[in-house]
Amino acid sequence: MIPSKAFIGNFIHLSNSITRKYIKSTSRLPVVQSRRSLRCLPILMTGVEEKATTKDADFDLVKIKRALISVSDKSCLIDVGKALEDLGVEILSTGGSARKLAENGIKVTNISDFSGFPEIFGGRVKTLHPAIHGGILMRRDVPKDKEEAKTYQIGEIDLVIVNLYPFEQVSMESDFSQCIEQIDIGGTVLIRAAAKNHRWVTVVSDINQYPELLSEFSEFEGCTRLEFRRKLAARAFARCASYDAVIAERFFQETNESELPPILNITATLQQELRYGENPHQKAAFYVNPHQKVSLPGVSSAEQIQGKELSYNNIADTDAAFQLVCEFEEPAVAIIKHSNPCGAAVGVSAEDAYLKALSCDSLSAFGGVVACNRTIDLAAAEAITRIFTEVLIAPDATTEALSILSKKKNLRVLLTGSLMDMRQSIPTFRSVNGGILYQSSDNGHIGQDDLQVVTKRVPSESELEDLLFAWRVCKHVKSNAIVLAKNKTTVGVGAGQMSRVDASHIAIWKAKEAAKAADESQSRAAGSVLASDAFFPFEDGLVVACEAGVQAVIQPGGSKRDEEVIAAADRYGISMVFTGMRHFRHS
Ligand SMILES: NC(=O)c1ncn([C@@H]2O[C@H](COP(=O)(O)O)[C@@H](O)[C@H]2O)c1NC=O
Repeated sequence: MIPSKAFIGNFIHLSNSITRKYIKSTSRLPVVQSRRSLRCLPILMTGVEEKATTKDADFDLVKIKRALISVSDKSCLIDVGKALEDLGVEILSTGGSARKLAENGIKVTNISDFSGFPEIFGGRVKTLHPAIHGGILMRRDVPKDKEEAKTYQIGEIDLVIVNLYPFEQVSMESDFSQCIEQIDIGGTVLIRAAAKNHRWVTVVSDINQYPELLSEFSEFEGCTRLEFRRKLAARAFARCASYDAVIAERFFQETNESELPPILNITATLQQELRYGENPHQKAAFYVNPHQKVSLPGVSSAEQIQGKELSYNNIADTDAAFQLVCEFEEPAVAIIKHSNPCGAAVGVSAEDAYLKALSCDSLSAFGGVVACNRTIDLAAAEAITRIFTEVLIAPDATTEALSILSKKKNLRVLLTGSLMDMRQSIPTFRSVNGGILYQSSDNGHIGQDDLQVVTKRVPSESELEDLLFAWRVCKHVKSNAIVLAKNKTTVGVGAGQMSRVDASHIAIWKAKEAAKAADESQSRAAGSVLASDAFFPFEDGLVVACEAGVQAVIQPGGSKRDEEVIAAADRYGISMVFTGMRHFRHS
């Protein structure tokens, strides 16, 4: 019996959203009516030299007569088992999978009965047997293979359904010795064998592929097309590669041989196809590491409560915004435009921090991305929705706040559940033509005790607080970066400039504009503190700031001309502290 559309519909209901996406895409397959009426053709035993042409091969249908099921994640197993049984497929299965199928009334042959060899060594060897792998790997059009199969009584296996031991999950929670038992050997061999022989064999390596399989059966009367098998084979090899990458990473961690992996395997799963990249003519998608996202709360794991799909630029800006606010213990808000903060502040509440952040550059904040490290309450929601905001990301929001936010249909709201630990070291990557730049994340943290006062004047307590605030914000601004701050609020940001003196000029100009917009008589640069992401190579950038009224400066120090720069600071009677740590950010 072919699974009906209604059956597949029910099945889809059981599965998750990714599954739903797949079935949507398969139902869009441009299948012509004549193809539907094709009967499953038996594979001709013609010999290798009589290969089918590519065109013919595209239409090659294989009837599934025997399937091997060996799954660690047994979700939806019964549904697939029933569907196969209804199609008259003989099912072979390993210990636990076989038990579950049999308990649910599905006829199943235990793998040991098929191979004539028991599962041994606590499951370390279950399917590693020529009767199994011969049945998968034999070439159906090579007479010698056929002869050998007859001699050794090897029966063909047309469909392999495997999902692997959950090494990725276990690796996050367990010690090394416990992880070892979770390295799936037999499963990966089954997947690879079936994928290699996809000319005849169909391989399903993820439960999310079940609906596609059933859809294929429904469309092609219990057969699969070569095109379909090849697509699943590609995914099967990708699955094994990703699985092995995680295992290798854990082994490298354990050996502690070097902090740098000799081979870089980056593994990530497609989370979202994006309409386009940074620009409309660029193709784009969002890939995530499903295991890392558990430990790294943020844009990849957040739940989107409302609003349109995130765009490529939204994702980048939302990540930048959330990472910035995670620097602070007190309520903090950052407003990001084009990856740089146009305002950031720490306040007594989410609303207070937002209003302070907004006051830095309310013009640029229009259409920005807002992040907060506190639950969004009613007051914060009311304040945020007063101007157009693209994205809001926060750990949580109250019911009253959500009701206010929901009135802004275009506002995307993301809830992360928790904050990110900015002290942890995470690998980060950037592509260059033909290569990948790898570095650990900038988790450098400077506290009051790390500061070296280098000027005659010592900063006051409140200046010190502002200096550390400005320093933490500065770490999230593109180089060359200058941040002016007052009362733990940015008052001017000079970002991404080719010279430090230009960054100073821009920050000062922004501080003047903010004062003008608020009808204040004096520039906000007066009495502010300044953070510079790297040392001042000359005194010019510092002098510009002193002339504008900056009272205290925080910078790494380490320039050949430090003495000259310190002398300038003393000349203007300001205080200056060195961090001994730089926070360049180029992308
Ligand atoms: N050792 C083997 O020959 C072997 N063959 C299949 N497996 C795995 O065993 C699991 C299923 O086991 P069970 O059906 O007993 O619950 C699957 O995740 C499958 O990938 C094996 N286990 C690990 O390598």
